[in-house]
Amino acid sequence: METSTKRSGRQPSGKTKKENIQVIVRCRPMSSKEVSNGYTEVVKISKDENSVAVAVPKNDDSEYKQFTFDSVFDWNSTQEELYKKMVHPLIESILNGFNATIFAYGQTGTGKTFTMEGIRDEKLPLCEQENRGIIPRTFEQIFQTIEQSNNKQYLVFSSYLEIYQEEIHDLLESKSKGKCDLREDKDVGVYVNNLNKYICKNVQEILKVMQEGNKNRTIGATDMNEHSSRSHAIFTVTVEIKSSTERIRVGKLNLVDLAGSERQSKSGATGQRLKEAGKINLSLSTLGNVIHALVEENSSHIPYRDSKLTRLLQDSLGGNSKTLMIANIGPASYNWDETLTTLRYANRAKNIHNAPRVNEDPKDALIRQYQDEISKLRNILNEKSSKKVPSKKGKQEEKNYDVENLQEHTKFLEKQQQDLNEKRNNILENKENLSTDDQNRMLYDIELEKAKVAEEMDFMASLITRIQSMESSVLRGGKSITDHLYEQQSQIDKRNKEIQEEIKMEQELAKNLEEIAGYTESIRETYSTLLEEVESKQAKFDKLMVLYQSLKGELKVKEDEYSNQRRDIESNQEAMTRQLKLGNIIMSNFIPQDELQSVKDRLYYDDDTNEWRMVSNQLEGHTRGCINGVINTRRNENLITLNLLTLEHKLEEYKKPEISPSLLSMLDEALKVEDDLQVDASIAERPKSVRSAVGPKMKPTSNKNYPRARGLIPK
Ligand SMILES: Nc1ncnc2c1ncn2[C@@H]1O[C@H](COP(=O)(O)OP(=O)(O)OP(=O)(O)O)[C@@H](O)[C@H]1O
Repeated sequence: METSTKRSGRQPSGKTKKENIQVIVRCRPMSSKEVSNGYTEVVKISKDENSVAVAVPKNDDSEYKQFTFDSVFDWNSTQEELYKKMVHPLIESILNGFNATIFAYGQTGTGKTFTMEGIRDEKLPLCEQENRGIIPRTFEQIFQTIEQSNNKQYLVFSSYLEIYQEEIHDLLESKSKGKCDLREDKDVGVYVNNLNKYICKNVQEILKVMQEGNKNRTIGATDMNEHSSRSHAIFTVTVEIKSSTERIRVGKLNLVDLAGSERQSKSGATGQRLKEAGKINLSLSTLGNVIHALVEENSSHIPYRDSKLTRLLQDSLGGNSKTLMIANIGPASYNWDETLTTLRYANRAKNIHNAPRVNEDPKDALIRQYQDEISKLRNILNEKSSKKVPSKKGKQEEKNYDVENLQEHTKFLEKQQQDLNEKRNNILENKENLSTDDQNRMLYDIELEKAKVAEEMDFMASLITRIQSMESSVLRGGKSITDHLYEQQSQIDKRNKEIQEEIKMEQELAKNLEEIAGYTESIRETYSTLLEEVESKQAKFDKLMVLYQSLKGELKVKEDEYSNQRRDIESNQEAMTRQLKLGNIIMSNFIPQDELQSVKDRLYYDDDTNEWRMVSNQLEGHTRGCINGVINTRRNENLITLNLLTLEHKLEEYKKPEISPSLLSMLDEALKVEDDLQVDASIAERPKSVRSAVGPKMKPTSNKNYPRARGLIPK
């Protein structure tokens, strides 16, 4: 075992502010397997108090062990929530020149990979993938910040390694290439020798690096996790920032997905898996020892060197780094003891002090090397392309070529080649009558010259490619020059495409408009026809309305007239009914029956004259006067107007009748006006003897010729 490193081994220098490691806990939801196995939840999370409690079985009962952390995230917490709260500020620090480390720690299958990488959904653009984890989100934040910045230049590069069974492998290199060594340098600290670094100009490029590395990562299935990480993986992003004052800052971000601790009894590991688990547990226990030593007041040395993992994370634990530890746990009862161990681990780590500082002007800054190299190459280019070019006036002029006017320089070299070809052809044609030896010598010289020009052309081309590639790696205020040009070109292409589509759409629109115009015209015609029809119908309606109103008025008048007539008729009918009753009473009470009969017998109705008459021979002399030449148009009128008083010589001397009170009351009763009197009801009420004379149908008549018998005619 290697000796442990003293805590003072690589202490941050300069102005530093100590700060604790941030420790948070994230508990995943119950898995479907845990639910179907009937396990219960033994973890309680209080977001308000930032505390986590786990139920520990005690005798037949259980008691809760509680811990508090910088923040806690339960099974409902989202990737975005965790990122915004805990990671976003750390990435801001990176872009200001700090180091930062984010590592996920916990039992196997508790969600470390889920938290760090998340789940990818290739069908959606990255920014819409809700379950993307911390790593892809940091890429987005870094490049967004660079894009929005001004007056700064950036160089971003990444590397990806795994520690598998205590061996370091470059995940961006094929496994067959073997392991990498750890080295230490007094300026750089601990580093991995020969680790590939990829310069990334945008999110897509850095994501590609991560995906390529993931393909090489060692993953295996265990009883606890179908895709269990069998190695510790560290993805490192370095951002170099050159400000307008030419100062360089370097921020380094380590994103660590640790292999999970596991118990053989639960993971069911055997053979290779068991061997892996042994090494994983060993390095994790070294990590625990380092944490333990870091927080122990009296610890004189920290055992960083006991594992590759702790050596690589040396700066992150107690050194120059802002560090976030995510302790992942599961909620199920059967893992209560592993959960408790993780929480204790994390609880201890809270007390580790780090001393992060801004990394300024490091000697090995790549951005400076790049810029030095670029200016060297440009100088060479300038030297090489500085040619004596014949001017229009025939003089030789000094002319410099650069990347930007490469085309011009290429033309110049091509022209040189053309001239040489012409020269060669002239020699071959031998217009100057040269000797064969001279010809051959000159042709040889020409070929040499041509080869030189070709070589120079190749050299210039490779120089320019190199300069362009290096310059494009340096991002300026959002975009490198070539990216910018490329983007502009693609925008122009896109715009051209859009214009073509717009023209096509316009043509289609014009066609549609024509169709619509035709259609509108036909609608307009139909409309005006309909309008005319409506107008004529309206006029007719108005006329009918006037007619209707006048008819309504007339009807009202008629109705009034009718009701007046009806009222008259009713009152006449009433009066006639009284008269009829009176006549009946008189006839039945005051005229002797035989007289009455004799009158009745002589009465007849003359249909021609429409009046009642008496048979003349018997009535001659004493009835003529009695009938008194009455010419009434109605039978009943005629009968009623008979002047019975003129029969006096046939009757006994009239004496004023003595009417008994009973008769009087009977009279009153009989003369009472009946509401519902029928016109011919008198027939039913009359004595039989009268019926034949009065006739079946009596019409109402005026009573103006009827003499009023005092005391008999009701008033
Ligand atoms: N917060 C969460 N929400 C939903 N599902 C989760 C969550 N955390 C983890 N999971 C699911 O739990 C399973 C195990 O997660 P993961 O592989 O990330 O665990 P791990 O800790 O990385 O395991 P190992 O140490 O074995 O690699 C996966 O199916 C994952 O999708």
